[in-house]
Amino acid sequence: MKVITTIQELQKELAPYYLANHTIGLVPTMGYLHEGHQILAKAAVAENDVVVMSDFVNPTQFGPNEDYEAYPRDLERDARIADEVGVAILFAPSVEEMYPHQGGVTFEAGPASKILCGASRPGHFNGVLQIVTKLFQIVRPTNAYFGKKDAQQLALIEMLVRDYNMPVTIRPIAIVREEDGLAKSSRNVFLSETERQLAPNLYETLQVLQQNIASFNQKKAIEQIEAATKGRVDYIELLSYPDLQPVTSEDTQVILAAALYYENVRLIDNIIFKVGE
Ligand SMILES: Nc1ncnc2c1ncn2[C@@H]1O[C@H](COP(=O)(O)OP(=O)(O)OP(=O)(O)O)[C@@H](O)[C@H]1O
Ligand SMILES: CC(C)(CO)[C@@H](O)C(=O)[O-]
Ligand code: BAL
Repeated sequence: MKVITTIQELQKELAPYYLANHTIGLVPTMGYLHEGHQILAKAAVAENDVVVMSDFVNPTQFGPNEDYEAYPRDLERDARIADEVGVAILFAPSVEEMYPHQGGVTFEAGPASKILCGASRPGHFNGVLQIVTKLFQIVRPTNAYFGKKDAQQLALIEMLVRDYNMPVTIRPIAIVREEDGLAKSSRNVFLSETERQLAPNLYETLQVLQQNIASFNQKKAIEQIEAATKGRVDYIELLSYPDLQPVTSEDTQVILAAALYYENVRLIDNIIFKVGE
């Protein structure tokens, strides 16, 4: 596997694949790889002639008081893991390489970017759509892989590709969990020991709420989650998926999505399901 840090070098490496009309899989990540990223990469390896994984903590999707500086990073370890699962190129550019110009064109995502995570992270999804668009332009992938853990991100990327006619197929991948149900996340390392023991109760409570979805009540749901996790709920919402609208009787697929604050970390989780199942 090659670790590449410049766009020019990356495109030189990919040139033979473009010429031969080979399929290119892209797995965008912010690094500090775990099994969730590995599953994305394995799916990409199974479905494409060559796989590029990007490893870049994107500053434009972090707010001024968020954890950009503290976000865990370990490129050497990432390179080992990516190599093991069959990634051909790990693209790990610097911030200067990705953003050499200031004050140019940026994105303003629509209303679906301002709810859920977007409400507590203003501008977050503008930054996500900006970097994902740049990666699509740079790599020109046939298929791009995203986890359902970040379900709002996935829905917005689907909208981006649809609204801008981008020639890429988005491949959504199911949430990978720890044995106790906690969704794998690079940020789980910020949980204290007690928080780590309580955090799986988020998913457990979501499952209970799903089972009683006909009587879903947001205020009660917040109380239930906070009692079970000892965290502070940022949001718990029931919406249609993937359009992220209030649920109507016609919606079959819905998302029950939550975000939870602990002392040094904010966790997200969700269940996407069909009403009546
Ligand atoms: N547990 C998981 N299951 C499936 N996909 C995941 C999981 N965790 C992350 N991903 C996916 O991996 C890709 C890269 O995510 P990212 O590098 O932000 O990792 P992360 O663990 O989600 O980080 P964090 O939770 O700290 O934001 C995204 O498409 C994300 O949805
Ligand atoms: C898609 C992404 C790599 C863009 O920085 C990031 O938001 C992530 O890791 O989910
Ligand atoms: N996985 C989403 C990236 C972020 O939290 O910024």
